[in-house]
Amino acid sequence: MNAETEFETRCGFVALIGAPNAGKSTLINQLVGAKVSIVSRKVQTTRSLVRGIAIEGKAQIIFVDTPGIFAPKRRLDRAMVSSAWGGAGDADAVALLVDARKGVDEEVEAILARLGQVGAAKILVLNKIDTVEPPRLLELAAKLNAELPFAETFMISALRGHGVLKLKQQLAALMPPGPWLYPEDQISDAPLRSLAAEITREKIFERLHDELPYQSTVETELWKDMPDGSARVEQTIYVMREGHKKIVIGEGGRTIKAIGTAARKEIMAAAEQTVHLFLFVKVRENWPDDPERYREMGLEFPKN
Ligand SMILES: Nc1nc2c(ncn2[C@@H]2O[C@H](COP(=O)(O)OP(=O)(O)OP(=O)(O)O)[C@@H](O)[C@H]2O)c(=O)[nH]1
Repeated sequence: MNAETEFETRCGFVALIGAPNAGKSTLINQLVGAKVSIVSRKVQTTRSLVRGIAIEGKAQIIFVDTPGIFAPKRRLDRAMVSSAWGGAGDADAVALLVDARKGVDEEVEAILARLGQVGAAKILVLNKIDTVEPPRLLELAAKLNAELPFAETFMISALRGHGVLKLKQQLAALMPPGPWLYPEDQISDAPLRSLAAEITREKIFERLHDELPYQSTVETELWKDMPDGSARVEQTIYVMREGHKKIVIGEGGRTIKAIGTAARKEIMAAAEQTVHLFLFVKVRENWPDDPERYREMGLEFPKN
């Protein structure tokens, strides 16, 4: 009996690779049909590997949402990049997402060079087709395929959902036969704690777009289920400077209150229980170079 007949189901991993802002989080949310990965206009928001799990027919597709791959400078950035490539190497398929409006730039070139060495099936996905004319799309597809032969090319709008189902069906067909690794109703294996931290981080970004650099992080320090069915959740927002702390707190605590209210609503919806959220702001100047933080984020501490 061969593997094809032994299992009726399929199950595998798809690594989503792309430059920052290519639309990876948006696509994963579309594919999974639920909010599992934060989406932001700010570059480089994805800090940890968040998996979304999609079901298509008899296939379970586990998406690895890789941190944006870009030229790393600081240690934290390098850790993110090596973690992303590690994910690609283990996957059954790699989907390269390219912002069609931006086209091929240095970042995409760098990704192509490394992608050539990855053994998994490679799929090209041109995203944001709602923003460009068809001739440019065809030109871009030809150019990229000339640089690296892709098994298939898709053209989608992750934002509008165009072409997403076809992509999902094709990815499902690429998954190896095997039993499902997750129960059917599970959409993400990101623990609730880290999902809650991502939600709060998103709320900070929404409010403090330009005032706060992305060097801030949120940690869920406590998630305690109470006897009445509610949860007490304590989170610390770490910033790098005293001045940033003032910005996050805002005048008379107004900003942090707004962040907390918005985050609490969304965390409650994700947890399906009443949540009492307590936010703290702390200055931790050197957090991007602290190995402990890497492990918490599921990243490897870079050796060099
Ligand atoms: N017009 C248009 N915008 C899109 C599309 N897909 C994503 N976007 C926008 O592109 C921006 C970046 O999307 P994200 O999903 O956060 O990108 P990402 O690749 O996950 O970004 P990082 O986490 O920084 O690596 C957001 O403003 C999205 O709304 C699309 O199909 N069309």
